[in-house]
Amino acid sequence: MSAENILEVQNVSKTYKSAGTALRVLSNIDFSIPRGSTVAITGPSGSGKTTLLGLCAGLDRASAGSVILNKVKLDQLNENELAAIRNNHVGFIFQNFQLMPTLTALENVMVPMELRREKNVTQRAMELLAKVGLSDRAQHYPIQLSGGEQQRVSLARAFSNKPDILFADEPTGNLDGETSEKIQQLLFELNREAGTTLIIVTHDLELAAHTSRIIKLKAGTIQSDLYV
Ligand SMILES: Nc1ncnc2c1ncn2[C@@H]1O[C@H](COP(=O)(O)OP(=O)(O)OP(=O)(O)O)[C@@H](O)[C@H]1O
Repeated sequence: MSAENILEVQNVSKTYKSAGTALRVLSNIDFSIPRGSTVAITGPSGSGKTTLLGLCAGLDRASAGSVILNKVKLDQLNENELAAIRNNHVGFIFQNFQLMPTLTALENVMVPMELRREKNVTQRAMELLAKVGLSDRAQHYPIQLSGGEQQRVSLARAFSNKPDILFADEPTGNLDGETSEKIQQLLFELNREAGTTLIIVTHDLELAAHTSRIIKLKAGTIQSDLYV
């Protein structure tokens, strides 16, 4: 593989089997992502976007084909090895934020750094909260924060382990227009600063237009792959 590519998806298919039936959700997907790029994955509901993101991020396994993340072929790894790759190289942002409800904003941001046994974790988490404008909400629990504020915490958490690649699944999907715009700006700002590769699943064409490449899925295949 090229040293330049942080992600290679090679002829990947995914079939879900349940109750004796098989549902083919992705068919022969093939693309490479150079390090540092920003890419949107778009397409109609049910076209396989979230499934593809899960395979690329090592959250799920392909039925056929290979995913190579940061030069490591994911298909041969066991669960612990996959978890280590995710913790060391990957950041996530989800539509429903997925913060831990029993931890404060500060503690949520500290988790990935603590898992990596890093130093000065509290100070660095506070710096990240300051960057997303939430210094004064550090001790608040997710339930005490608005949706936009929760997504700010999750942005701070996603960047806390200095990921090589960041996967965002509909990061603005649960937010109103104005909040969505602010989160979008913050996401690209933090991303520029960190030089992270960014892959965003979204229906939002305005958000997709901020990336440099748009891969459009249709019924589990790539319909178009455009550089914008
Ligand atoms: N665990 C599963 N078992 C069976 N079918 C599944 C599973 N996960 C997803 N699917 C099916 O796979 C197809 C693709 O789902 P996926 O969530 O990847 O699509 P999507 O493009 O992200 O859709 P949306 O935009 O609505 O989130 C859908 O038909 C879905 O029902």
